[in-house]
Amino acid sequence: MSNRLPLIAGNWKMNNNHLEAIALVQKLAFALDDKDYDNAEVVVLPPFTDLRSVQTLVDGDKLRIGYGAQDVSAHEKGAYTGEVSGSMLAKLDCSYVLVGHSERRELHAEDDSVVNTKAKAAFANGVVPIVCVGEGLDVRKAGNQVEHVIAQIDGSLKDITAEQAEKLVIAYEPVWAIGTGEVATPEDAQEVCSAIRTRLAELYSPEVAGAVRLLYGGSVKGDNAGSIMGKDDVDGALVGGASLKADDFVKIIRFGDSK
Ligand SMILES: O=C(CO)COP(=O)(O)O
Repeated sequence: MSNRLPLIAGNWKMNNNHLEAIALVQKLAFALDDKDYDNAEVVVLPPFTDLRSVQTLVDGDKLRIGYGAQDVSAHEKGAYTGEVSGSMLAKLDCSYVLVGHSERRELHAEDDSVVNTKAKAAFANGVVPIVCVGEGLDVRKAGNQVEHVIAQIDGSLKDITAEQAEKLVIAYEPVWAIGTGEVATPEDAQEVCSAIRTRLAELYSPEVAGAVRLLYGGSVKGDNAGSIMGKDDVDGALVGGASLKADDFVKIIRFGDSK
């Protein structure tokens, strides 16, 4: 039994305009009660264009729903067309930001060095990075998932201090499970999350490793969330498709008390 509060984060990806975002967050708030929030930290990660609307709703109705962004610039400010800086996210009271999601790593050529710079940019502005790691099908078939993920951890966390690492969230998202319905088994998730926690203890200390929340992501649904999040080293879920429907997301959130 860990004392880490489970974190259930919904990565909306490129879905929901700012009006749809307001409607979805309102539906979530209506469905959840204090017991749910006591058992799990609930966070939504909408597109950039929705953040101000979500902030206004959360602040106005004093909702116990956190929010954040799906990406952040590696730069503080300047001639970086289309990018959004960590300070801009902080100004919108974003608590978290995804860095290194596989869809960014693959589609925008973001390697561990870029992910590392983005994680530092987030921390520099008081926004907690959710560092995403995970192997492709070829690596999984070769049985090298642990080695692959640990190499991503080493590269993505370079020069991140112990004080920063304690606040960190890491999401293990096997690429072959994202959007495919091919969810990893609880044992798959535990194997890799346990290896990540062991590596964190080597890089920092057992205390720091014990503080970091490790999420699983990849086809998490209401009918598989409980078994995965019940594993010792899995502290929550990073949810894609199932976070777009309030009822589905609430089912997953309620497994947060399976710890
Ligand atoms: O990429 C994901 C969350 O970041 C997972 O997406 P799915 O839950 O749709 O597989």
